[in-house]
Amino acid sequence: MEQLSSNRSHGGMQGVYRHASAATGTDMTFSIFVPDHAPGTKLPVLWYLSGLTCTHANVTEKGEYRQACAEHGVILVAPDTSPRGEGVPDDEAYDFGQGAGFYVDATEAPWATHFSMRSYIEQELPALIGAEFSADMDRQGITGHSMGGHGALTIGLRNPGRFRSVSAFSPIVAPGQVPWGQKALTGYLGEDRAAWREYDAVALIEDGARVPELLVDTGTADQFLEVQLKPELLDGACRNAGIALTQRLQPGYDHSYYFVSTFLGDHVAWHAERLKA
Ligand SMILES: N[C@@H](CCC(=O)N[C@@H](CSC=O)C(=O)NCC(=O)O)C(=O)O
Repeated sequence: MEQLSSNRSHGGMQGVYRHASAATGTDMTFSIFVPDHAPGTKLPVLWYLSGLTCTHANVTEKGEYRQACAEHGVILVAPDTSPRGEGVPDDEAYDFGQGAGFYVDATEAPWATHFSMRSYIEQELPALIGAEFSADMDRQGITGHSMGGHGALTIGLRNPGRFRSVSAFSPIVAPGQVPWGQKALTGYLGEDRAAWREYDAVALIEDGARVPELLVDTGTADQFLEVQLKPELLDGACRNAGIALTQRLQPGYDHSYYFVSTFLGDHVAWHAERLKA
C-alpha cells in the first residue's frame, strides 16, 4: 500500500492510498479520514460509496464530513467507483465502464476480467482497512450517493451481520426498473434479469433481505428523481417488509455535492449513534 497524500484536518488525518487489488487486477485508490484517538483504541468505520463519474476525490474534496467524523470519532473510507488504467475496458458514455462500476461482480465479457467491485468492497478493501488502520471492523456502517447509494443499500442488505447501519443519498433504489440500472446490469451481468436481483435494493427486499432500519435523503429538485431514482419504490418495499425507513425529501435540493455535503454530517451522526454501542 502506498500513501499518496496525508493532510491534517479537523483534528485527524485525511489520507489517500493506492494498492494493488487482486479483486480488480488493477491498482485501486481510496481515501480515509482517521480522527485522532488514544493509542491502542479502534474506531468505528463508515463506508461512503460514490456515484457515476466519481473517484474517491469527489466526496473527499466536496463532502464536508471531517468535522462530524472528528466529533463522533468515526473513520470514513471512500473507495473509487471502478477499476481504471491501461488494459481496463471503458465505454464512451459517462454511465457505463470506468467510473460506473455499479458495485457488481461483472460476468459478461469484456467487463468480467476487472469489474469486480462487489468483491473489492465486500471483501478485499475491508481486510486491508482492518489490517492497516485503527479500525474496529465489528462496528461498520455504510452510505453512498446515487449509484453509490445503490451500492450502500444493496451491500448493506446483503450483509446485515457486517453493517450495523445503512443510509443513502439520492440512491438508485431499483436499478432493474430504471434506465441507468438497466443499461449497467445488462452490460455487466447479461440479459437474465434473475441475476440482477441481488444488485437491486427493492428486489432484495422483495426476496427477503432485511435490515432493521434505513435512512435516505433525496432532494425534491433532483434532476434524476423521477426517471432514475424513484424513491417511492423503496417506500413500498420497506412498508411491505416492515423495515423502518426514514425517507426525507429535502425541499429544493438537487443531485449535487451541494446537497450531499449539507446532510453528510447528519448521516455521520446517525451512524455514530448506532456504531457506538
Ligand atoms: N455527467 C452526467 C451526470 C453525472 C453525475 O451527476 N454524477 C453524480 C452522480 S450520478 C449517480 O450516480 C456525481 O456524483 N458527480 C460528481 C460530482 O462531483 O458532482 C451528466 O452530465 O448528466
